[in-house]
This record gives sequence, structure tokens and C-alpha cells, in this order.
Amino acid sequence: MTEKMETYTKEVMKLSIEVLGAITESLNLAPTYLRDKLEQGFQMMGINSYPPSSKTNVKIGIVSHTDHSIITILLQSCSGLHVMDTSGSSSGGDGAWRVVPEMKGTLVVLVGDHLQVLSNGIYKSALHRAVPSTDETRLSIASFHSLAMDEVVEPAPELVDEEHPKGYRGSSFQDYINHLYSKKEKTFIETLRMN
Ligand SMILES: O=C(O)CCC(=O)C(=O)O
Ligand SMILES: [Fe+2]
Repeated sequence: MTEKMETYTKEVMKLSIEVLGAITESLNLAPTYLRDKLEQGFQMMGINSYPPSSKTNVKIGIVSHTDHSIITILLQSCSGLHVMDTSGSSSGGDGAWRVVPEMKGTLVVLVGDHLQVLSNGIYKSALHRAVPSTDETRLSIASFHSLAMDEVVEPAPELVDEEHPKGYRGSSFQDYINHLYSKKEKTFIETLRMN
């Protein structure tokens, strides 16, 4: 198990670099943009086990939140990840939860707060929650990919101009940790907004 986990952790790190490359390319930034910093950054594995709700009566496993990371790569044993639909209406979608189906052999990529910052709001961090299955234990493994503790993430200068002013102030992973231990009247991303 430990060995498998180690292999998985390393492989998913390589994958995150490839995914970030595709994302930065989609933003017309170099595919190597931030690559070294992500590679030398902070990878955190979260392993979640949700007992069946028929036994516990617990209806929500993890309440709605966005991840602080740049991206999170998630493996789920059965469906249960819900993402808030923010497409469509100008007020930010219809606000409905959409179930992310479990498909064998696939991983889910979630946009985190720091990608929203980096892309100056072009990518939006995904509001999500986890719901237990009614009759089976649900497992998920989340790999959070961030830059190093004190590395500041700011909107890419290439994505800032008169028409698209800088929307977020710079922040580090350490700032996020400090936010967690502060009186949280706002979400982390809200504390970063400049306009
Ligand atoms: O279990 C899941 O599907 C989601 C887990 C999650 O959102 C998290 O660990 O941040
Ligand atoms: Fe999450």
C-alpha cells in the first residue's frame, strides 16, 4: 500500500505538470510557465473515507469549499463529488450542484483559488463538496498542487491590461494557512480581490 501510494504520488505530480502546461498554453502563456515552481512546490495528499450514509445518516461528507491549490487532482472510488454549476447566467450559473460521474480509469482536475488568481479570473476555482454513497464506503484521494510555502502567486502580467485590470493581490500558501487560523469572515479568494 505504502509503495503504491508513493508511486501514485510521484505519477500524479508528473501529471499535474502536464495539466498545468495545457492550462498555461490555453491562456497564451508559455507551456513551461511556472513549471519549475510547481515541480519544486508543495504537493499534499488527502485521503478521505466516507462511510455509507445508510449507516451513519451523515448526508454531507465535506461541506462546500474551494481548494486553495493551483489544481487538485482527484481519484474517487464512486461518484459523490459535486461541483457547483457556475456556467450560464451572468450571476454565475444556476447555482445547481452537478454530480461528477465516476469513470473507471479517469481522474478529476479541480481548479483551485491560486489558478483563479494566476489566470486573473479567467479560470474560476471550483466550488465543490463531497457526498457519501448510501450503501458503500466511498474513498477519494486528493492531490493538492501548490507552489512553495512563501512563493507569491499573482495574476500573470501577460493577462493584465487596461481592459483586464489586476483582479487579485499576490498571496502565498503561507497566507492561506494564516487565513485558516484567522477569523474567517470571507473566503480566502474574497480576501484577495482587488476590484
Ligand atoms: O472526496 C471528494 O470527492 C472531495 C474531497 C475534497 O474536496 C478535498 O479533500 O478537498
Ligand atoms: Fe476540495
